[in-house]
Amino acid sequence: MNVRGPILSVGEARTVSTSYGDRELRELRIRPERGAGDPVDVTLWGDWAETAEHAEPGMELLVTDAEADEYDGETGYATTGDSWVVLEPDFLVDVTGIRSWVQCPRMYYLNKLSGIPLNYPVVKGNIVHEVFGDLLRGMDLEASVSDRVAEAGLELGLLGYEAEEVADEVRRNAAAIEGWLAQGTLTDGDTWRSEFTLISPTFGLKGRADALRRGTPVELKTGKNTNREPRFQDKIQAACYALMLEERGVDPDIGTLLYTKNTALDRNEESGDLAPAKEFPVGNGLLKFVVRTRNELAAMEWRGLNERGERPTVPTGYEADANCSYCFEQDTCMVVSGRLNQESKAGQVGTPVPEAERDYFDRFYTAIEEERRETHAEYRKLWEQTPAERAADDRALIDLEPVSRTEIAENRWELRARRTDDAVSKLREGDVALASDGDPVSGHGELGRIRELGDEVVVETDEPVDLHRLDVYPSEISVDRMLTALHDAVLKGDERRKDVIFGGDDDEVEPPRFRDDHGTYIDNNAAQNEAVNLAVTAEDCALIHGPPGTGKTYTIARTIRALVADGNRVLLSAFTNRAVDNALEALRDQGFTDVLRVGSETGVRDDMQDVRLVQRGDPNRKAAELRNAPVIAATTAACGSRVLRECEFDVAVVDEASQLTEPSTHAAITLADRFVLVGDHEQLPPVVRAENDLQTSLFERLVEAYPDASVMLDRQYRMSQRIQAFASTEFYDGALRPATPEVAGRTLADLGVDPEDLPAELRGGVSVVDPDGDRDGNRNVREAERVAEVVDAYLAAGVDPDDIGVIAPFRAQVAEISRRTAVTVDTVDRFQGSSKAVIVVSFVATGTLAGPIFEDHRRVNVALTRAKNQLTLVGDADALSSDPFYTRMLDWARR
Ligand SMILES: Nc1ncnc2c1ncn2[C@@H]1O[C@H](COP(=O)(O)OP(=O)(O)OP(=O)(O)O)[C@@H](O)[C@H]1O
Repeated sequence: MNVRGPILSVGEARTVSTSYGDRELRELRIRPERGAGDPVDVTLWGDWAETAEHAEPGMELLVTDAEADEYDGETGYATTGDSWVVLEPDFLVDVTGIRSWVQCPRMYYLNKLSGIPLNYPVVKGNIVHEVFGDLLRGMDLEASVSDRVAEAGLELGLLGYEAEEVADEVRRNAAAIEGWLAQGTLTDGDTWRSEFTLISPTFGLKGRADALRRGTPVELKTGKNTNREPRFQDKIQAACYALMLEERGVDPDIGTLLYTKNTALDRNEESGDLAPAKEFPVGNGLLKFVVRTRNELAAMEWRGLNERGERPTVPTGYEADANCSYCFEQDTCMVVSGRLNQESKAGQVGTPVPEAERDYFDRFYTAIEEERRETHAEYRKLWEQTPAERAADDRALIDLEPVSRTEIAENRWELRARRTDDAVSKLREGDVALASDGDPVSGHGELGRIRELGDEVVVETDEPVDLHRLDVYPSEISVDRMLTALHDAVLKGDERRKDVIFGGDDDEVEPPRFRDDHGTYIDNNAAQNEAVNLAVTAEDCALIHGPPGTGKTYTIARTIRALVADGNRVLLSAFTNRAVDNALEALRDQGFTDVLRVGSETGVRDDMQDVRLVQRGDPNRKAAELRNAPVIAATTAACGSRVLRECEFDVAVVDEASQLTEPSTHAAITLADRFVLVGDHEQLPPVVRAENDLQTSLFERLVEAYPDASVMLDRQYRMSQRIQAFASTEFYDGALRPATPEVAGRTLADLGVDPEDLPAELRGGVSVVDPDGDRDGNRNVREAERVAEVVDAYLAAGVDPDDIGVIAPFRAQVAEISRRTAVTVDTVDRFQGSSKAVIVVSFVATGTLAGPIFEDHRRVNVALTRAKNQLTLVGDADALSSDPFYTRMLDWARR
C-alpha cells in the first residue's frame, strides 16, 4: 500500500541488528491520507534512511508498497524491498536538473538562473539531435544535415559560423549515429520513437527522452567519451527516463548513451573505447539512487521556500565532491557568488551588489519559485482530474476524432481532429497545448501549437500523435524566463538604471532624468505630445499611462518614429502578440515600414508575416537582418529567448506593461539602455497564479514612485461621453474626456439604426436589463437567454454582427451565451485591447453578490470601456445594489 502525507517529525538515525545483519533505519511521523489521517510512524530502512536526512517537518512524504506493522497497539508502516520513498512528490523536477545536480548542486542552481545561452556547442548539439530524429524516421543523411543546418541559420550566423563548416561537423557526428544504426546492433524488430515526453506523478519527474528503442531510453551526447562506461551524469539522465518508463509498466533493463564524437576519431586508434554507443544495465540500485538524488534536490527547493532565513537556501557546491577547477561553470559560479554574496565552494569574485538589489533579487527569486509551485499544481490536474473533469474545468477538449496526420514544412506535423461536442475551453488559436492520444500522462503526448479551433481542431507538432485530446499545458517556461530575466537585471544591468529600478542603497533616490529639448510631434493632442517628448528625452525611463482608447498604440508608433529619426535602435515589445502586431500596424499607418518582427509563424498576424524574421537561411544574411534592423518587434516572452538575449538596443518601448510582472518586464528592458513603459494599471494586472510581489507590475510601481516621469493620456477616441463617464470618475479622477465632439456624441444612430426600432431599455447609450434566473455555479442560463435576446434585438434593428460583442465574467457563462448567438462572446481578459460599437455585459450574479463577479474592479473597468456607441448591462439589480461600487454603476447606467 502507499502511505502519503506531511511529515510531523523526523527521528534520529539508528542501526539495528536484524537477521540480515546490521541495518540503518530512521523513523518519521507523518499524517497519512495527505494530512487527513491520524499521525503514524513510518520506518525508512536501509538506503532510504539517507532520504530521511533531507526530510523536515512540513515536507510531504510518499512511501509506495509500504507494509503495515502493529507495535504497542499502534499501526505503523515500513518500507519493503519494493518501496520507493519520495519527498515532495508534487514538486516536478526536470531530468536535466537531476543531471546537473549530480555533477554539482550549484551547477543546477546556476543553470536555472542563467538559462541556456547562445553558444556553438548548444546550437550544434540541437542540430545533431534533430538529425538523429530524422535518421530514425528514415530520412537521408545529407538531406537532413543541410535542412537542419539551414534551419539554424540565424543562430549560427549570430555566432559567426558558416553553413558549410557546421554541416561538415554535423555530418561527422551524424556519421557515428548512422554507422551505429546500420551496424546490425539493430534488427528489423527494433521499434523506435524519437523525442518522447514523459511525466511521472509518482516520482515528481518530467523530461523528454531523445529516443526510445524497444522501450529502453537512448540518449544522444554530442561529445566524446573514450571510456568504456558512459559518463555518470549521462547514465543518471537515461536512468531517469527508465524510471519513468517503469512507472508506465515497461521494464527497461538497459540504457544506451550515444557519443557522436567518438567516430569522428580514427576508429583504429588504440587508446580508449571508440564505439559510439555504450549500453549499461539499469538496475534497481541505480534507480533508487536516482530517486534519492531527486529527493535531495526537491528538499533543497522546499527549504528555499519554507525556511525563511535571511536569504533563500541555495546550493553552495559543498554538497557535492565535484572538483571546481575542472568545472566549465567555475567563472560564472564565482561571479554569481561574488555579486550576490553567496557562499560557494568555488569562491567569489567581484564586489557584492548593493543591499537593496540583493534584497530585491531574493524577494523575487522566492516569488518566482512560489509561482513555479503553482504551475506544478496546474500540472497535477493532468492526472488528478478525470478527462471529464478537465473538460468541465475548461482545461481540455476531449473525445476528439482524429482525421489526419500529415507531415508539413519544416519537419513538422499537422494533426487534424473533429470535435464531437461544442464544449468551450481556455484553449485559443495560437496557444501551445498538449496534444495526446487521450492520455497525456501515461499515453503519448506532444506539445504543439493550435492553428485552428473550429469544428475541426488543427494542431502543429514536432512528432505525430493520434489526436484524441487537447489539454491546456501549464508550461514552466515563463517561470524559467522570469528567473533568467531577474538574474540579468541584477547581475548585468547598468548601474544608473538599477538605481532607478531598485532604489539603490540611499534613501534619497535620484529620480529619472530627462534632456531639456521639447518638440512638437503630435499637434492635436497635448498629452500624447507630452508623452512622446518624455520618451524621446528620457535618459533613463519614461512612463506613459494610457486609459482605454486614448491612443496608446498611436503614441507608441509616433514615439518609435521619433526615436529612430534620432538614430536609435528600438525594441518594440508587449505582453501579447496582438499588441505587438497592433503597434506595427500603427507604424505602417504612419508610413514607417522598416521593422523586423520576431515570433513564430502561428504567433504573428497574417498581414505581418512579410516582416517576420525567418530563422532558416544563410547564417550571415540572417544575422545581418537581425543586427541591422532599426526596429525589432517581439513579445516580452520572446525577449527571453537566447537569440534576443544576444541583441542590444538604445531604447525598449514596452506596451501592456501593466500586465507584466517585474521580472517579465526586465526581460525586455535589460536589452536596452533606456526604456519606455506604456500601460494602464487601472486595467488588467499581471496574470500570475501565486499571490505575491509578481502581482504588481513594474509599471505601476514606477508610476507611483516617479510621477514626474509619467504622463497620462487623457483624451479618448472610443466611447461616447455617456459611456465613458463612469470609468472616468471611478478610475481616472474624472480626467478622462472624449477626444473630439464626434466621439463624445456617438450613438446607435451612427450605425444606421433607428433607435425607435429598439425596446426602450436597449437604447440611450448605456442601459440595464434585469433578467430573471439563478446563478448556477459560474453560469446563469436564464440570463444567457436574455443576453441572446438582447443581441437579437440589436441585430434586428440593423446592427452588423461584427459590431457587437458580449462580455461575461466566467467561461461557463461565455459558453452558455455562445450556444445562443453567433456574435463574439468572450471573457474580459480576451477583450482587453479591443472594442466594438455595441457591447453587452453579462454579470451572472443573482440574489447576493456572493463571490467575486469580475474578480476586481479593474476587470469591470475593462468590461465597461469596450463599447463605442452602446453599452448594455445585463444583471440582477438586487445583487448588484448590495455593493456600493455596483450601486454607483447602476445609478450611472439608469441615469
Ligand atoms: N492624436 C490622434 N489623432 C487622431 N486620431 C488618433 C489620435 N490618437 C489616437 N487616434 C485614433 O484613436 C483610435 C484609438 O487609438 P489607439 O488604438 O492608439 O488606442 P489605444 O489606447 O491603443 O487603445 P486600447 O485602449 O485598446 O489599448 C485609433 O483609431 C487611432 O488612430
